[in-house]
Amino acid sequence: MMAIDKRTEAVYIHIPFCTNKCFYCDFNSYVLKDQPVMDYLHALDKEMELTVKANPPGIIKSIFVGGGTPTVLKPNEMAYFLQSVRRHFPEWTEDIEFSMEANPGTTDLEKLSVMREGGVNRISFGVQAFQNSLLTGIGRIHDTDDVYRSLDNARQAGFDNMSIDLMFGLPNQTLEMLAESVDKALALGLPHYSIYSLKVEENTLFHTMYQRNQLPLPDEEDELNMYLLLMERMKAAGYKQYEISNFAKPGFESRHNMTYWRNEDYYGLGAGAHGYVGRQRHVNIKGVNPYNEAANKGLPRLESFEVSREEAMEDFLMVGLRVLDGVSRTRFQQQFGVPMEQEFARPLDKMVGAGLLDSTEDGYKLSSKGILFGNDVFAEFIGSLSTN
Ligand SMILES: C[S@@+](CC[C@H](N)C(=O)[O-])C[C@H]1O[C@@H](n2cnc3c(N)ncnc32)[C@H](O)[C@@H]1O
Ligand SMILES: C[S@@+](CC[C@H](N)C(=O)[O-])C[C@H]1O[C@@H](n2cnc3c(N)ncnc32)[C@H](O)[C@@H]1O
Ligand code: SF4
Repeated sequence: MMAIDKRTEAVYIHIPFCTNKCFYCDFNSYVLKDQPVMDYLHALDKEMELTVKANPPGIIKSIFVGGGTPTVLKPNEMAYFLQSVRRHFPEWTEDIEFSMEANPGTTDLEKLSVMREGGVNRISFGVQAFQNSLLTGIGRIHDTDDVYRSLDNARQAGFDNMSIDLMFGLPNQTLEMLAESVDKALALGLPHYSIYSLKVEENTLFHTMYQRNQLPLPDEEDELNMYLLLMERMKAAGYKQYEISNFAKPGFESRHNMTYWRNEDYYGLGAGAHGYVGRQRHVNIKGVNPYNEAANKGLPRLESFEVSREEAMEDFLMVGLRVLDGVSRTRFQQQFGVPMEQEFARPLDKMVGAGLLDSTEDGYKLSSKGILFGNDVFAEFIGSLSTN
Protein backbone atom coordinates (compact mmCIF):
# COMPACT_ATOMS: atom_id res chain seq x y z
CA MET A 1 0.00 0.00 0.00
CA MET A 2 1.01 3.63 -0.30
CA ALA A 3 3.22 4.85 2.54
CA ILE A 4 1.08 7.76 3.69
CA ASP A 5 2.53 8.35 7.12
CA LYS A 6 6.23 8.39 6.20
CA ARG A 7 7.70 11.76 7.12
CA THR A 8 9.05 14.02 4.39
CA GLU A 9 12.83 14.04 4.03
CA ALA A 10 13.43 16.30 1.01
CA VAL A 11 13.08 20.06 0.70
CA TYR A 12 12.92 22.39 -2.32
CA ILE A 13 13.16 26.15 -1.72
CA HIS A 14 12.70 28.71 -4.48
CA ILE A 15 14.53 32.04 -4.70
CA PRO A 16 12.80 33.89 -7.57
CA PHE A 17 15.36 36.62 -8.34
CA CYS A 18 17.89 36.98 -11.15
CA THR A 19 20.22 39.80 -12.18
CA ASN A 20 18.68 39.72 -15.67
CA LYS A 21 16.19 37.54 -17.49
CA CYS A 22 17.83 35.16 -20.00
CA PHE A 23 16.16 35.14 -23.42
CA TYR A 24 15.00 31.50 -23.26
CA CYS A 25 13.89 31.27 -19.62
CA ASP A 26 10.30 31.00 -18.41
CA PHE A 27 11.13 29.99 -14.83
CA ASN A 28 9.41 31.87 -12.04
CA SER A 29 12.06 34.56 -11.66
CA TYR A 30 12.09 38.34 -11.58
CA VAL A 31 14.79 40.93 -12.22
CA LEU A 32 16.31 41.66 -8.82
CA LYS A 33 16.40 45.45 -8.96
CA ASP A 34 13.93 46.99 -6.47
CA GLN A 35 12.56 43.62 -5.31
CA PRO A 36 11.62 43.30 -1.60
CA VAL A 37 14.22 40.60 -0.96
CA MET A 38 14.25 40.77 2.85
CA ASP A 39 10.43 40.70 2.98
CA TYR A 40 10.58 37.61 0.79
CA LEU A 41 13.06 35.88 3.11
CA HIS A 42 10.80 36.67 6.07
CA ALA A 43 7.79 35.26 4.18
CA LEU A 44 9.79 32.12 3.43
CA ASP A 45 10.63 31.81 7.11
CA LYS A 46 6.92 32.02 7.87
CA GLU A 47 6.04 29.41 5.26
CA MET A 48 8.66 27.04 6.69
CA GLU A 49 7.23 27.55 10.18
CA LEU A 50 3.64 26.80 9.05
CA THR A 51 4.78 23.88 6.91
CA VAL A 52 6.63 21.97 9.61
CA LYS A 53 3.81 22.65 12.05
CA ALA A 54 1.30 21.05 9.64
CA ASN A 55 3.61 18.19 8.54
CA PRO A 56 6.58 17.64 10.84
CA PRO A 57 9.71 16.65 8.88
CA GLY A 58 11.73 13.46 9.12
CA ILE A 59 15.50 13.54 9.14
CA ILE A 60 16.29 15.62 6.05
CA LYS A 61 18.41 13.89 3.39
CA SER A 62 18.18 16.48 0.63
CA ILE A 63 17.72 20.25 0.42
CA PHE A 64 17.72 21.99 -2.96
CA VAL A 65 17.68 25.75 -3.25
CA GLY A 66 16.80 26.67 -6.82
CA GLY A 67 15.46 29.57 -8.75
CA GLY A 68 15.85 32.03 -10.15
CA THR A 69 19.34 32.53 -8.89
CA PRO A 70 19.76 31.96 -5.15
CA THR A 71 23.29 33.39 -5.28
CA VAL A 72 21.99 36.89 -6.01
CA LEU A 73 21.34 37.14 -2.24
CA LYS A 74 23.87 39.37 -0.48
CA PRO A 75 26.09 37.63 2.09
CA ASN A 76 24.00 38.92 5.04
CA GLU A 77 20.75 37.87 3.32
CA MET A 78 22.24 34.47 2.52
CA ALA A 79 23.29 34.02 6.17
CA TYR A 80 19.79 34.93 7.41
CA PHE A 81 18.18 32.56 4.89
CA LEU A 82 20.42 29.60 5.76
CA GLN A 83 19.88 30.11 9.50
CA SER A 84 16.17 30.11 8.92
CA VAL A 85 16.40 26.81 6.97
CA ARG A 86 18.46 25.28 9.78
CA ARG A 87 15.98 26.45 12.43
CA HIS A 88 12.93 24.89 10.79
CA PHE A 89 14.64 21.76 9.48
CA PRO A 90 17.10 21.04 12.29
CA GLU A 91 17.71 17.33 11.76
CA TRP A 92 19.87 16.30 8.80
CA THR A 93 21.35 12.96 7.82
CA GLU A 94 25.11 12.86 8.07
CA ASP A 95 25.43 12.63 4.29
CA ILE A 96 22.76 15.22 3.45
CA GLU A 97 22.90 16.64 -0.10
CA PHE A 98 22.39 20.38 0.29
CA SER A 99 22.48 21.93 -3.20
CA MET A 100 22.24 25.49 -4.30
CA GLU A 101 21.98 26.83 -7.83
CA ALA A 102 24.41 29.56 -8.81
CA ASN A 103 25.05 31.81 -11.73
CA PRO A 104 28.79 32.25 -12.44
CA GLY A 105 28.33 36.03 -12.54
CA THR A 106 27.04 36.18 -8.96
CA THR A 107 29.51 34.39 -6.71
CA ASP A 108 32.43 35.77 -4.77
CA LEU A 109 34.50 34.11 -2.10
CA GLU A 110 32.70 35.80 0.79
CA LYS A 111 29.27 34.64 -0.34
CA LEU A 112 30.50 31.14 -1.11
CA SER A 113 32.01 30.92 2.39
CA VAL A 114 28.71 31.96 3.97
CA MET A 115 27.00 29.23 1.93
CA ARG A 116 29.52 26.59 3.02
CA GLU A 117 29.23 27.61 6.67
CA GLY A 118 25.43 27.49 6.38
CA GLY A 119 25.58 23.82 5.39
CA VAL A 120 25.45 23.99 1.58
CA ASN A 121 27.67 21.20 0.23
CA ARG A 122 26.82 21.06 -3.49
CA ILE A 123 26.67 23.84 -6.07
CA SER A 124 25.05 23.66 -9.48
CA PHE A 125 26.36 26.39 -11.80
CA GLY A 126 24.42 27.51 -14.88
CA VAL A 127 27.19 27.66 -17.49
CA GLN A 128 25.24 26.80 -20.68
CA ALA A 129 28.14 27.13 -23.17
CA PHE A 130 31.84 27.96 -23.42
CA GLN A 131 31.62 30.45 -26.31
CA ASN A 132 31.17 34.08 -25.29
CA SER A 133 29.33 34.82 -28.54
CA LEU A 134 26.70 32.20 -27.70
CA LEU A 135 26.40 33.40 -24.11
CA THR A 136 25.69 36.94 -25.27
CA GLY A 137 23.15 35.62 -27.77
CA ILE A 138 21.09 33.90 -25.06
CA GLY A 139 21.21 36.80 -22.61
CA ARG A 140 23.67 35.46 -20.02
CA ILE A 141 25.37 37.93 -17.69
CA HIS A 142 28.67 36.04 -17.47
CA ASP A 143 31.49 35.03 -19.81
CA THR A 144 33.71 31.96 -19.75
CA ASP A 145 36.35 33.67 -17.55
CA ASP A 146 33.67 34.14 -14.89
CA VAL A 147 32.99 30.40 -15.02
CA TYR A 148 36.61 29.51 -14.25
CA ARG A 149 36.84 32.20 -11.57
CA SER A 150 33.63 31.03 -9.87
CA LEU A 151 34.71 27.41 -9.83
CA ASP A 152 38.09 28.40 -8.34
CA ASN A 153 36.36 30.46 -5.67
CA ALA A 154 33.98 27.62 -4.89
CA ARG A 155 36.88 25.18 -4.50
CA GLN A 156 38.66 27.65 -2.23
CA ALA A 157 35.54 27.97 -0.12
CA GLY A 158 35.59 24.19 0.36
CA PHE A 159 33.16 22.92 -2.28
CA ASP A 160 34.17 19.74 -4.08
CA ASN A 161 30.74 18.44 -5.07
CA MET A 162 29.73 20.59 -8.02
CA SER A 163 27.66 20.32 -11.16
CA ILE A 164 27.25 22.50 -14.20
CA ASP A 165 24.33 22.96 -16.59
CA LEU A 166 25.02 23.09 -20.33
CA MET A 167 22.53 23.62 -23.13
CA PHE A 168 22.38 22.40 -26.71
CA GLY A 169 20.25 23.33 -29.68
CA LEU A 170 21.00 27.02 -29.07
CA PRO A 171 20.72 29.63 -31.83
CA ASN A 172 23.91 29.70 -33.91
CA GLN A 173 25.37 26.75 -31.99
CA THR A 174 27.22 24.27 -34.21
CA LEU A 175 28.10 20.66 -33.47
CA GLU A 176 31.74 21.73 -33.09
CA MET A 177 30.80 24.36 -30.52
CA LEU A 178 28.84 21.84 -28.50
CA ALA A 179 31.77 19.39 -28.67
CA GLU A 180 34.08 22.14 -27.42
CA SER A 181 31.70 23.01 -24.55
CA VAL A 182 31.38 19.38 -23.48
CA ASP A 183 35.17 18.91 -23.60
CA LYS A 184 35.84 22.08 -21.62
CA ALA A 185 33.20 21.10 -19.09
CA LEU A 186 34.73 17.63 -18.75
CA ALA A 187 38.20 19.12 -18.32
CA LEU A 188 36.91 20.65 -15.08
CA GLY A 189 36.58 17.11 -13.70
CA LEU A 190 33.30 17.60 -11.85
CA PRO A 191 31.25 14.66 -10.55
CA HIS A 192 27.96 15.75 -12.20
CA TYR A 193 26.72 17.46 -15.37
CA SER A 194 23.22 18.39 -16.57
CA ILE A 195 22.93 18.95 -20.33
CA TYR A 196 19.56 20.27 -21.46
CA SER A 197 18.13 20.65 -24.92
CA LEU A 198 16.79 24.18 -25.48
CA LYS A 199 13.03 24.36 -25.26
CA VAL A 200 11.50 27.48 -26.81
CA GLU A 201 9.00 28.43 -24.11
CA GLU A 202 6.06 30.76 -24.48
CA ASN A 203 6.41 34.19 -22.92
CA THR A 204 10.13 34.41 -23.62
CA LEU A 205 12.03 36.65 -26.01
CA PHE A 206 13.08 33.53 -27.93
CA HIS A 207 9.44 32.62 -28.50
CA THR A 208 8.73 36.01 -30.04
CA MET A 209 11.83 35.71 -32.23
CA TYR A 210 10.88 32.17 -33.20
CA GLN A 211 7.44 33.29 -34.32
CA ARG A 212 9.03 36.00 -36.44
CA ASN A 213 11.47 33.50 -37.98
CA GLN A 214 14.36 35.35 -36.36
CA LEU A 215 15.77 32.53 -34.26
CA PRO A 216 18.55 30.66 -36.12
CA LEU A 217 18.11 27.28 -34.42
CA PRO A 218 20.02 24.16 -35.50
CA ASP A 219 17.73 21.88 -37.51
CA GLU A 220 16.30 18.66 -36.08
CA GLU A 221 19.04 16.48 -37.52
CA ASP A 222 21.80 18.69 -36.10
CA GLU A 223 20.11 18.65 -32.73
CA LEU A 224 19.87 14.88 -32.75
CA ASN A 225 23.54 14.67 -33.69
CA MET A 226 24.38 17.00 -30.81
CA TYR A 227 22.58 14.75 -28.36
CA LEU A 228 24.28 11.63 -29.74
CA LEU A 229 27.67 13.33 -29.56
CA LEU A 230 27.30 14.52 -25.99
CA MET A 231 26.03 11.14 -24.78
CA GLU A 232 29.00 9.43 -26.37
CA ARG A 233 31.57 11.87 -24.93
CA MET A 234 30.08 11.67 -21.44
CA LYS A 235 30.14 7.89 -21.57
CA ALA A 236 33.72 7.78 -22.84
CA ALA A 237 34.72 10.04 -19.94
CA GLY A 238 33.27 7.57 -17.42
CA TYR A 239 29.98 9.29 -16.56
CA LYS A 240 26.77 7.36 -16.25
CA GLN A 241 23.77 8.88 -17.98
CA TYR A 242 21.25 8.27 -15.23
CA GLU A 243 18.49 10.40 -16.73
CA ILE A 244 17.70 11.95 -20.14
CA SER A 245 19.66 15.14 -19.32
CA ASN A 246 21.84 14.10 -16.38
CA PHE A 247 25.25 12.49 -16.08
CA ALA A 248 27.16 11.54 -12.93
CA LYS A 249 30.09 9.63 -11.55
CA PRO A 250 28.86 6.69 -9.46
CA GLY A 251 27.31 7.90 -6.21
CA PHE A 252 26.87 11.49 -7.43
CA GLU A 253 23.41 11.20 -8.97
CA SER A 254 21.47 14.21 -7.65
CA ARG A 255 19.37 13.09 -4.72
CA HIS A 256 16.97 15.97 -5.20
CA ASN A 257 16.23 14.93 -8.79
CA MET A 258 15.89 11.27 -7.84
CA THR A 259 13.28 12.20 -5.22
CA TYR A 260 11.04 13.59 -7.98
CA TRP A 261 11.61 10.75 -10.38
CA ARG A 262 10.84 8.15 -7.75
CA ASN A 263 7.68 10.06 -6.81
CA GLU A 264 8.80 10.48 -3.22
CA ASP A 265 7.56 13.30 -0.99
CA TYR A 266 9.22 16.71 -0.88
CA TYR A 267 8.33 20.04 0.67
CA GLY A 268 8.08 22.83 -1.94
CA LEU A 269 8.63 26.27 -0.42
CA GLY A 270 8.74 29.74 -1.93
CA ALA A 271 6.99 31.63 -4.73
CA GLY A 272 5.73 29.30 -7.47
CA ALA A 273 7.27 26.22 -5.86
CA HIS A 274 5.47 22.91 -6.09
CA GLY A 275 5.53 20.28 -3.38
CA TYR A 276 4.25 16.77 -2.73
CA VAL A 277 3.52 15.81 0.87
CA GLY A 278 1.28 12.94 2.02
CA ARG A 279 -0.28 12.36 -1.45
CA GLN A 280 -1.17 16.04 -1.57
CA ARG A 281 0.36 18.15 -4.35
CA HIS A 282 0.46 21.93 -4.18
CA VAL A 283 1.62 24.90 -6.20
CA ASN A 284 2.41 28.19 -4.45
CA ILE A 285 1.41 31.71 -5.48
CA LYS A 286 3.89 32.90 -8.11
CA GLY A 287 4.34 36.67 -7.75
CA VAL A 288 6.73 37.96 -5.08
CA ASN A 289 4.44 40.54 -3.43
CA PRO A 290 1.31 38.34 -3.52
CA TYR A 291 3.38 35.48 -2.08
CA ASN A 292 4.75 37.70 0.70
CA GLU A 293 1.28 38.91 1.65
CA ALA A 294 -0.25 35.42 1.58
CA ALA A 295 2.53 33.80 3.63
CA ASN A 296 1.94 36.25 6.44
CA LYS A 297 -1.64 35.00 6.72
CA GLY A 298 -1.31 31.26 6.09
CA LEU A 299 0.12 28.74 3.65
CA PRO A 300 0.62 30.69 0.38
CA ARG A 301 -1.10 28.23 -1.94
CA LEU A 302 -2.25 28.86 -5.49
CA GLU A 303 -3.71 25.37 -5.63
CA SER A 304 -3.60 22.17 -3.69
CA PHE A 305 -5.04 18.79 -4.62
CA GLU A 306 -5.01 15.15 -3.67
CA VAL A 307 -3.29 12.82 -6.14
CA SER A 308 -5.63 9.99 -7.08
CA ARG A 309 -4.43 6.40 -7.09
CA GLU A 310 -4.70 6.38 -10.92
CA GLU A 311 -2.58 9.49 -11.27
CA ALA A 312 0.00 8.14 -8.83
CA MET A 313 0.25 4.98 -10.95
CA GLU A 314 0.63 6.95 -14.18
CA ASP A 315 3.26 9.18 -12.58
CA PHE A 316 5.14 6.10 -11.43
CA LEU A 317 5.71 5.20 -15.10
CA MET A 318 5.80 8.62 -16.74
CA VAL A 319 8.21 10.17 -14.30
CA GLY A 320 9.95 6.95 -13.30
CA LEU A 321 10.96 6.09 -16.88
CA ARG A 322 13.05 9.28 -17.05
CA VAL A 323 15.56 7.40 -14.93
CA LEU A 324 17.50 5.29 -17.39
CA ASP A 325 17.70 2.27 -15.06
CA GLY A 326 13.95 2.13 -15.54
CA VAL A 327 10.97 1.27 -13.36
CA SER A 328 10.66 -1.70 -11.03
CA ARG A 329 7.76 -4.13 -11.25
CA THR A 330 8.34 -5.12 -7.60
CA ARG A 331 8.15 -1.53 -6.35
CA PHE A 332 4.96 -0.93 -8.36
CA GLN A 333 3.35 -4.01 -6.82
CA GLN A 334 4.47 -2.97 -3.33
CA GLN A 335 3.19 0.55 -3.76
CA PHE A 336 -0.16 -0.14 -5.44
CA GLY A 337 -0.94 -3.79 -4.65
CA VAL A 338 -1.53 -4.71 -8.32
CA PRO A 339 0.81 -5.85 -11.10
CA MET A 340 2.18 -3.13 -13.40
CA GLU A 341 1.50 -5.24 -16.50
CA GLN A 342 -2.15 -5.62 -15.56
CA GLU A 343 -2.71 -1.86 -15.32
CA PHE A 344 -0.59 -0.76 -18.28
CA ALA A 345 -0.74 -3.73 -20.68
CA ARG A 346 -1.61 -1.64 -23.75
CA PRO A 347 0.97 1.18 -23.60
CA LEU A 348 3.73 -1.14 -22.38
CA ASP A 349 3.16 -3.62 -25.24
CA LYS A 350 2.93 -0.78 -27.74
CA MET A 351 6.18 0.85 -26.62
CA VAL A 352 8.10 -2.45 -26.44
CA GLY A 353 6.73 -3.28 -29.90
CA ALA A 354 7.93 0.08 -31.23
CA GLY A 355 11.40 -0.60 -29.84
CA LEU A 356 11.22 2.38 -27.48
CA LEU A 357 11.10 0.39 -24.23
CA ASP A 358 13.24 -2.63 -23.24
CA SER A 359 12.18 -5.27 -20.72
CA THR A 360 14.55 -5.59 -17.78
CA GLU A 361 14.82 -8.26 -15.11
CA ASP A 362 12.39 -6.35 -12.90
CA GLY A 363 10.46 -4.03 -15.20
CA TYR A 364 11.08 -1.68 -18.13
CA LYS A 365 13.51 1.00 -19.23
CA LEU A 366 13.93 3.31 -22.20
CA SER A 367 15.78 1.61 -25.06
CA SER A 368 18.64 3.47 -26.76
CA LYS A 369 16.08 4.66 -29.33
CA GLY A 370 13.58 5.47 -26.56
CA ILE A 371 16.09 7.85 -24.95
CA LEU A 372 15.90 9.98 -28.11
CA PHE A 373 12.11 10.05 -28.10
CA GLY A 374 11.43 10.10 -24.36
CA ASN A 375 8.53 12.55 -24.60
CA ASP A 376 6.62 10.28 -26.98
CA VAL A 377 7.04 7.40 -24.54
CA PHE A 378 5.95 9.37 -21.47
CA ALA A 379 2.90 10.73 -23.32
CA GLU A 380 1.65 7.14 -23.84
CA PHE A 381 0.99 6.81 -20.12
CA ILE A 382 -1.01 10.00 -19.64
CA GLY A 383 -4.64 9.06 -19.11
CA SER A 384 -3.87 5.52 -20.28
CA LEU A 385 -5.66 3.90 -17.33
CA SER A 386 -9.02 5.36 -18.26
CA THR A 387 -8.77 4.05 -21.83
CA ASN A 388 -7.54 0.55 -20.93
C1 LIG B 1 17.46 28.06 -12.54
S1 LIG B 1 18.60 27.88 -13.83
C2 LIG B 1 20.17 27.60 -13.02
C3 LIG B 1 20.71 28.65 -12.07
C4 LIG B 1 20.85 30.08 -12.56
N1 LIG B 1 19.56 30.71 -12.57
C5 LIG B 1 21.49 30.15 -13.91
O1 LIG B 1 20.79 30.16 -14.90
O2 LIG B 1 22.73 30.17 -13.93
C6 LIG B 1 18.22 26.23 -14.35
C7 LIG B 1 18.76 25.70 -15.63
O3 LIG B 1 17.71 25.29 -16.47
C8 LIG B 1 18.12 25.32 -17.82
N2 LIG B 1 17.04 25.94 -18.60
C9 LIG B 1 16.31 27.01 -18.27
N3 LIG B 1 15.42 27.31 -19.25
C10 LIG B 1 15.59 26.38 -20.21
C11 LIG B 1 14.97 26.14 -21.48
N4 LIG B 1 14.01 26.94 -21.94
N5 LIG B 1 15.39 25.09 -22.22
C12 LIG B 1 16.35 24.29 -21.74
N6 LIG B 1 16.99 24.47 -20.55
C13 LIG B 1 16.61 25.50 -19.80
C14 LIG B 1 19.42 26.07 -17.89
O4 LIG B 1 20.47 25.20 -18.21
C15 LIG B 1 19.59 26.62 -16.48
O5 LIG B 1 20.93 26.57 -16.05
C1 LIG C 1 15.83 20.31 -11.41
S1 LIG C 1 16.65 21.80 -11.09
C2 LIG C 1 18.23 21.55 -11.85
C3 LIG C 1 19.11 20.64 -11.19
C4 LIG C 1 20.57 20.81 -11.53
N1 LIG C 1 20.84 20.59 -12.92
C5 LIG C 1 21.33 19.87 -10.64
O1 LIG C 1 21.73 18.79 -11.05
O2 LIG C 1 21.49 20.22 -9.47
C6 LIG C 1 16.12 22.96 -12.26
C7 LIG C 1 15.09 23.96 -11.87
O3 LIG C 1 13.85 23.36 -11.70
C8 LIG C 1 13.04 24.22 -10.94
N2 LIG C 1 12.46 23.45 -9.83
C9 LIG C 1 12.94 22.30 -9.32
N3 LIG C 1 12.15 21.87 -8.32
C10 LIG C 1 11.13 22.75 -8.20
C11 LIG C 1 9.98 22.85 -7.35
N4 LIG C 1 9.70 21.95 -6.44
N5 LIG C 1 9.18 23.92 -7.50
C12 LIG C 1 9.45 24.85 -8.44
N6 LIG C 1 10.50 24.79 -9.28
C13 LIG C 1 11.33 23.77 -9.16
C14 LIG C 1 13.90 25.34 -10.44
O4 LIG C 1 13.70 26.47 -11.23
C15 LIG C 1 15.27 24.79 -10.64
O5 LIG C 1 16.14 25.82 -10.85
S1 SF4 D 1 18.29 30.74 -16.75
FE1 SF4 D 1 18.76 31.14 -14.63
S2 SF4 D 1 19.71 33.21 -14.63
FE2 SF4 D 1 18.64 32.98 -16.56
S3 SF4 D 1 16.64 33.90 -16.15
FE3 SF4 D 1 16.43 31.67 -15.88
S4 SF4 D 1 16.70 31.36 -13.72
FE4 SF4 D 1 17.50 33.42 -14.19
